[in-house]
Amino acid sequence: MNTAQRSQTPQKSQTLHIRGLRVSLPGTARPVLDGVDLEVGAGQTVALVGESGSGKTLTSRAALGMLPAGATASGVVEVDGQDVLTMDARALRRLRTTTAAMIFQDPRAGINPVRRVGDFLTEALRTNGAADKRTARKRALALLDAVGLPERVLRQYPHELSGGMLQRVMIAASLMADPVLLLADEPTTALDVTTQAEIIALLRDLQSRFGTALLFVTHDLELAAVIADRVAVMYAGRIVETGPAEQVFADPKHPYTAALLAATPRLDAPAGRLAVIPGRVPDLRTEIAGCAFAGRCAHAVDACGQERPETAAVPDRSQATVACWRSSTLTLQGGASRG
Ligand SMILES: Nc1ncnc2c1ncn2[C@@H]1O[C@H](COP(=O)(O)OP(=O)(O)OP(=O)(O)O)[C@@H](O)[C@H]1O
Repeated sequence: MNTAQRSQTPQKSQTLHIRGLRVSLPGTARPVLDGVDLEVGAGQTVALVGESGSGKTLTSRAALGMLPAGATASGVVEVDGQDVLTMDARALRRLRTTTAAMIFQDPRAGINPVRRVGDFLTEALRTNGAADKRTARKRALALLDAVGLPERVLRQYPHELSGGMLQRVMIAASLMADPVLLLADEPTTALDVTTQAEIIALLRDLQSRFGTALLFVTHDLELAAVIADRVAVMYAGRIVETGPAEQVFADPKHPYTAALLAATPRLDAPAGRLAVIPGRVPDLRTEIAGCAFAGRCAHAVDACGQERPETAAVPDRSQATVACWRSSTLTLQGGASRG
């Protein structure tokens, strides 16, 4: 681990810097990502939250240059100062094996079932030429230990491990090359609640020990509140609110954030009182003139449906933004006990 080395390096830029990212897919009336701005600072954890279909996965995959076939992209995507959208195949491979790594929802989908865990863990370092067999094995052992797994796992096959153990293996694998950025896309959704909590605690611990920046994609606001320093709320392909997680959850500035908080099931809520946000995320086959949330927003006025709100700084809040015409005049309900 070279955290010390890293901290001596001047921070020229954010670890992940996305500015004005537009991604269009064939057969859609509007871009699926419609001007995304997102920053993840060195060593920071940012939760990217929003309903299904808002574009969270596409945004995190864009950070590794992994866009769907036929997609066209414009804007800026930089990881550790490297321009991802203009990278050739070789540079992209390097980016994905050394600078950044992704942890997926289903660990079984990302691992070859007929290879031993040890080979899986050491493979990338060895084929990269970044380490010889012995060094790679030593690193694999150290990381297995860091994720709380015993040495024997190196000799085991994926089917011999539980889902939680396998997700620990995937987390160890993601750290093998000492990346500056981890992208975790709903990494605990496939796990039971207890294992979920363990994996979240592990990610928090590793993230602070290794100093890796983390973009944590989730639709679960409770999880976001537990893990994140900062939060970015996404709706219909755009970031509508950002800020320190605690402040955003306690005092949301965008009606969509407030609606998400109100719709989040709570342990102390009476059974059956599970709210949902009325309406749906607008279909990609429709164009949107003004604010994409206007049709579902309890606070919308005529102007909201006509002109798209600019992203503006939230007064008196550190590095916080909101894209809502009405935010300065609204008092919204937060989730005070969260975070
Ligand atoms: N390969 C693809 N081809 C066509 N449409 C796609 C493709 N990938 C994503 N989309 C569409 O892009 C939109 C955003 O998808 P994305 O998976 O990024 O959303 P999400 O916020 O991560 O949702 P979820 O939580 O369900 O994963 C959705 O409407 C989805 O149907």
